[in-house]
Amino acid sequence: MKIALAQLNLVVGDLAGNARAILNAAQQASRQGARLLVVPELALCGYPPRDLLAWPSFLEATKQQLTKLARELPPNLAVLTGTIIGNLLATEGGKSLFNSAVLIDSCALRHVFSKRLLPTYDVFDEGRYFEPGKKAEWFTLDDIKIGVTICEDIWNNNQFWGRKFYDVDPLAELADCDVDWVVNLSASPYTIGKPRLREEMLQHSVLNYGFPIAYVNQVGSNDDLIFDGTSLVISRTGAIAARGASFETGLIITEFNPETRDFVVTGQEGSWPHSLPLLADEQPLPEQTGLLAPLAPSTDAELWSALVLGIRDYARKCGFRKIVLGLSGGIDSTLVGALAVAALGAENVLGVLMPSPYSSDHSITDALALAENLGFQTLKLPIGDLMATFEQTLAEPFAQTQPDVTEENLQSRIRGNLLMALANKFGYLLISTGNKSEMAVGYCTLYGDTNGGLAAIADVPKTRVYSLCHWLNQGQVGAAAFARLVSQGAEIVPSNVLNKPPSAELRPDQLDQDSLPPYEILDDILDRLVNRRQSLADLVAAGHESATVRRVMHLVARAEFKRRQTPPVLKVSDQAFGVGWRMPIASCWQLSDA
Ligand SMILES: NC(=O)c1ccc[n+]([C@@H]2O[C@H](COP(=O)([O-])OP(=O)(O)OC[C@H]3O[C@@H](n4cnc5c(N)ncnc54)[C@H](O)[C@@H]3O)[C@@H](O)[C@H]2O)c1
Ligand SMILES: Nc1ncnc2c1ncn2[C@@H]1O[C@H](COP(=O)(O)O)[C@@H](O)[C@H]1O
Ligand SMILES: N[C@@H](CCC(=O)O)C(=O)O
Ligand SMILES: O=P(O)(O)OP(=O)(O)O
Repeated sequence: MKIALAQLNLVVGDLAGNARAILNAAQQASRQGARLLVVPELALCGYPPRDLLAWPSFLEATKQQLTKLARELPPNLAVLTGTIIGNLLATEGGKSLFNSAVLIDSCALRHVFSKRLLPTYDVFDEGRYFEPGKKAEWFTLDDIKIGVTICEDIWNNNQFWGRKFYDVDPLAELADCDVDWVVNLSASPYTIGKPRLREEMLQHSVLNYGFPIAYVNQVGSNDDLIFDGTSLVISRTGAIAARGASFETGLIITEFNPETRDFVVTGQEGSWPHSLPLLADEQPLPEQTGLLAPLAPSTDAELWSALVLGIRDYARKCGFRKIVLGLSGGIDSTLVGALAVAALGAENVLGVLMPSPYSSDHSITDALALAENLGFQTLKLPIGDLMATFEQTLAEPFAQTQPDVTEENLQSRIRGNLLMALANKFGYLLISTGNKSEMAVGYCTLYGDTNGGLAAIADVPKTRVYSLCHWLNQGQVGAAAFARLVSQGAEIVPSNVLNKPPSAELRPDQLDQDSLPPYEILDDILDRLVNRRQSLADLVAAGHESATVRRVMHLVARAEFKRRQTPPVLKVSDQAFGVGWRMPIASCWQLSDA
C-alpha cells in the first residue's frame, strides 16, 4: 500500500487556500497510486490558529470548508487531515472543540480522531481551546490497522526522556490495540537541533512500542513559529524509510508491505534542497519516493535555513514584498541583511546607512561592501542635522542637565523614525536587527533600534551571530542569491565586519565590551539562566563570577519592559523571548534570590 505524506506550508485562517493545498497534494498522491494521504495537524485552518478559535464564524467556515473539501477529493484516495471539530457534549462540561484528524474516504467523512495530550507549556496553550480525546483510536484501511496520533501524543515516551510528562501514554495504548503502524499529524515548531532530536525520539519509540511510525510535519513559518517539515517514516527495525526535506514543501511517498507489516526501506539519499520557492504551494509539490533527504550538515546551516524561511514567510503571509533595515557595518545588521537577501532576493532589500558624527568610517565602508557583495540597494541618510535640531529643541528643558544616555538614545530613535518613514512610504517591512544577548540585557533603545515588524535574530545569541557569519563565508550556503560569490570562493561577509569589536557608536569610542561582560561569558550565563533556569549557585558552580552573574540577572529582569514592546521574535531556541516567555514586568523578585 502506497502512503503519501504532504509537508504543506499552510496559512493560518486561509481556509480556501489550505483546502486547495490539501486537494493539490491529494490529486498528486492519487496520480502516484497512493491509497492514503496524510497532511499535518490543523492543516485546514492553519497552525496555530490561536484565538481565532474563539470566533463562532471561524469555526462554522472551517466546518463548511471541510465538507466542501471532502466532496472534491479523489474518491480512490483516503485522506487524513487535521482540523477542528466541535465537541457536541461541551454543554455538559469541557471545552467546545477538539484538535482532530478526520478520515475522509470515498468523499465522505468516515472517522474523527482527537488529540489526547494537549501541551500548555512554552508557546503552546491548547488547554485554552481544546478538550482532550478520550481513548486510543485507529482505523482499518484494506485490512491494515492504522493508529492515529496528533503531535504531542507521541512526545510522552517516558523511557526516552527518562521522565513522565503525562499520565496518559497514547502510544502504549495503541501498542495494546495491536495496530500495524501509527501515523502522527504534527505542527511541531523548529528549534536548533530538533529535526535530529525528533528522529532519535521516534526511532526509540518504534523499538519501544513495537510498531512503525509515519510522522508528517507542517513546513513554513507562521508569525514567530518556524516549522521545518522533516517528516519521517521509521520502519519496525528503527531504520528510516523516508525523510522529508527540511524547510521545504514536499510529498513523501512510501510503501507499506502488509506481509511484513512494515514500511519498505531503500536507504537512498536524496539531494539537499538548494532553493526555497517563494510560493511553493501554488506549484506541484516536489516528490520523494522512499528517499532520505539529508539532515542539514551543521546547526549553522540548519539555523540559517530556518531564519530565511521565517523572514520569507512572515513577509509574504503579511503581504510584504520588500524589506528595509538599518545597515551600520556591524555584525548584526550584516547578518540580517544577508538573511533578507536570501529570503526575498537582493532586488527587494534596501539597506539604509545613517551616519552620525560618532559613526566610524568603516560603518559606511563595511555596509557598502556588504551591499556590493550581495547586490542590494543602499540609501545614505546622515543624521547629524536631525540630532542638532533635536538638541536645539530640547535645549531649554535640558539646560541644567549633562549629556547622558538620553542623547545616545535620540540618535537611535532618529534612525528608527527614518526607517519607519521609509517603511510607511514604500510599503517595506522593517526588520529589527537586535540579537538575543542584547534583548536579554536591554542593550538596545526602545522606539529606536528595536523598531520593526519582525525581530529576525532576537533569539540568536551574539556568539551564534558570529558563527553564522563565519559559516556564510565558508561558501556552503545554498541560496541562489549567493551563487556567484560561492562559485568564485569570494567572501559574503566583509572580513572587517568579522574582525572589529562590536560597538553601538552612540558616543566616541563606545564599545559593547565596556558595558557588558565578554560575549562568550554573557552568552553562557544567558543560556544557563534563560534556557535552563539555573540559579546563582549553579552559575557560580559552572565557573562564573558571582558579581557578573548578579549583574546579568539584574539586567535581564530590568529589561522585561523592553522585550514586551519589541516585535515578534522568530523562535529558534527552547526559550525565545516571545509568547512562551511570560515574565512579569513590575516584579520585586530578584533572579539572584534563589
Ligand atoms: N540603540 C542602539 O543602537 C543601542 C545599541 C547597543 C546598546 N545601546 C545601549 O542601550 C542603552 C539604552 O538605554 P536605556 O536602557 O536607558 O534606553 P531606553 O530609553 O530604551 O529605556 C529606558 C527608558 O525606558 C523607560 N522605562 C524604564 N523602566 C520602565 C518600565 N518598567 N516600564 C516602562 N518604561 C520604563 C524610562 O523612560 C527609561 O528612561 C544605552 O546604554 C545604549 O548605549 C543602544
Ligand atoms: N550608522 C548607522 N546607520 C544605519 N543603521 C544604524 C547605524 N548605527 C546603528 N544602526 C542600526 O541600529 C542597530 C543597532 O546598532 P548597534 O550598532 O548594535 O548599536 C544596527 O543593527 C542598525 O540596524
Ligand atoms: N512537544 C511537541 C508537540 C507540540 C504540539 O503538540 O503542538 C513539539 O515540540 O513539537
Ligand atoms: O547591530 P550592528 O549591526 O551595528 O552590530 P554591532 O552591535 O556588533 O556593531
